[in-house]
Amino acid sequence: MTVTVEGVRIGYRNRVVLDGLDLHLGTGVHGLLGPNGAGKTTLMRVLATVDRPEAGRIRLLGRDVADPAVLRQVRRRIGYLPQTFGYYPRFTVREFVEYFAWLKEMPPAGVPLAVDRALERVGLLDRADDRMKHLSGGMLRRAGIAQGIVNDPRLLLLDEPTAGLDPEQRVDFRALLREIGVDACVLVSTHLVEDVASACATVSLVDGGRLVFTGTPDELAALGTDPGSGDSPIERGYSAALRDARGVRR
Ligand SMILES: Nc1ncnc2c1ncn2[C@@H]1O[C@H](COP(=O)(O)OP(=O)(O)OP(=O)(O)O)[C@@H](O)[C@H]1O
Repeated sequence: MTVTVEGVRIGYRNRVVLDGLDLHLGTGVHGLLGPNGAGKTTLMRVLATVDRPEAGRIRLLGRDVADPAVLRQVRRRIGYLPQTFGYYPRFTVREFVEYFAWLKEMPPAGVPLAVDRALERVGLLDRADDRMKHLSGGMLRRAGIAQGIVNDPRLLLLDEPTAGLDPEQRVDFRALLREIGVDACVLVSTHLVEDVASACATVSLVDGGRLVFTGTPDELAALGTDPGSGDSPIERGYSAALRDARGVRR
């Protein structure tokens, strides 16, 4: 397993945000769905090792990241696109991606090629010398994806990566995800169920800081028997899974 999360708990002040969450992910593309405030971004941050849980166990790439020496090694093999990310506005796109290659401690000799390849994969190579502040919202997001993949990560965490992409770019992006997911573990948080339906092998649904469904997109869609609860099978399945989970919790 690339990701093993057991009983992870995290809270802010007196609010519990992840409530004893378990998650197991192997190679492939996995979708992470859930309503606003469900805890998706918090889970991503925990997996990216930027937030530390108060309780529970996390193994990434088969290793326990509680050990600082392991943590440093594992971080080199993680790619992470946060929901909102900062950048130096005067950096060129190439400098932005290079900077992350440096943070990931990539061997310097391989960096120029890796940066160009990452930019090419997100369709930004022709904008490599533009300054970050001159990019459109969708281009910025693609630059963010490029920094996430520059180190050829074993674990790629993408928090709402398709926000701001136009339909054509979304299609290209899903193809890229499928390509990366052949030999890496990719977790994609999204509100767009069509991203999940077309690009993800499995889908995990979080509600109230707990995992309430995990299975294939088809299995999620099969739960949706009420025609009034969504416009597509997977939307109906999503609503049904939430309803069932909330009914059980009451
Ligand atoms: N730094 C913080 N301080 C206090 N509360 C926080 C903090 N970060 C998140 N929360 C709270 O934790 C809960 C889960 O937030 P999180 O961002 O993980 O949800 P999400 O599922 O990603 O939501 P969305 O779909 O809206 O992005 C929310 O109630 C949020 O207000």
